[in-house]
Amino acid sequence: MANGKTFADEVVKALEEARGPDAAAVAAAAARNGLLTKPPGALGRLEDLAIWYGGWRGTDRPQVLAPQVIIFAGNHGVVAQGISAFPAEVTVQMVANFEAGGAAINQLAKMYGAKMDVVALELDRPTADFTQAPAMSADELDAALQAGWDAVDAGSDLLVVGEMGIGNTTAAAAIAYALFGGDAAMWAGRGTGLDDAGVARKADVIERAVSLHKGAMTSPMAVLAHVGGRELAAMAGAIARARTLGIPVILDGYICCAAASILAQSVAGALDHAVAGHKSEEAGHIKLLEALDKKPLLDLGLRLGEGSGAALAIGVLKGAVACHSGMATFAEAGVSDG
Ligand SMILES: O=C(O)c1ccc[n+]([C@@H]2O[C@H](COP(=O)([O-])O)[C@@H](O)[C@H]2O)c1
Ligand SMILES: Cc1cc2nc[nH]c2cc1C
Repeated sequence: MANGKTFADEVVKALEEARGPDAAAVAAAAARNGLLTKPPGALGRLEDLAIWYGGWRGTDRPQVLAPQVIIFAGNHGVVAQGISAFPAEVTVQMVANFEAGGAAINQLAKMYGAKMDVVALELDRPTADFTQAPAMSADELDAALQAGWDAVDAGSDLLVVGEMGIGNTTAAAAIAYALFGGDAAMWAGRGTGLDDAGVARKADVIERAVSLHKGAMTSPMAVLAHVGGRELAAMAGAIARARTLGIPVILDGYICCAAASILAQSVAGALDHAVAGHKSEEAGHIKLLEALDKKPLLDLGLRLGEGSGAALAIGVLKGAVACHSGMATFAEAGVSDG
């Protein structure tokens, strides 16, 4: 770029400047919550969820009318290291399945009235094998961030980002290890179904990659470029864009949360507009959620990706918001409030 500023820099700047939720709407929603026909706190986390959502939408009686699901797909050079139970061609094959309506996420998006977009990111040009070289150049990182940024529909009122990319749990684990430390093995899980020997090989790959690039990974965005992938960068771009638009986000599994971590480690509060949809079976996910200080809404043993766990949580959010905005108050219903 002419002025030396990358799009990655601009994303971080936009996050630094982004407004928080509407404090008056939060206060009004909390006040309304206290008047509704139920014992105080009886709707548990649904109450916090509705107040949070109303704050970001700027109203004490919100509705969820236009959710958007975006699935980003990317291919990974690190598959050459034998770190997935499935071959890389499954990525492009599953993109065709998403487009034909045959994947799990198609059914869930339809079920919850969400529009679904699929963004395939240069599938015929995998990222570099990051045990040998940086996964992406600065320009490649920028292009993927921009693709995510541009994919967000400004007219939507909720965003779910999902992904498809054979090998991407290795990239997610390398990001988590580079950002949060510990040891490589604690971030290496079975992904699509590795056996114990495969998981040990994967941990070694993650260890070698992070030690190779350690000196160059001087910022979270540099971590994303060196050991990330295009669909992870695009998810980060989309989540950041949603933050600038005041669109609440439901986070999905391990890969989505690794992408989101880049933003959280770049700017404090960057994920205030996001909730964790579920806890994935991928071993490192719960540790990543703890590092992000996010409590998952669901725990269903899913390890699919595709935004599937987050899409299921659209139902929970819709339930929370329907109760909050539709219930009668004690005064309206003539119910004694103790
Ligand atoms: O979302 C998760 O937590 C999750 C956990 C395990 C696997 N996946 C999906 O499986 C693929 C990556 O697995 P792998 O073993 O190829 O790294 C990718 O397409 C993800 O959507 C997703
Ligand atoms: C079949 C298949 C579907 C997926 N959806 C997300 N990740 C996936 C990985 C595989 C292997």
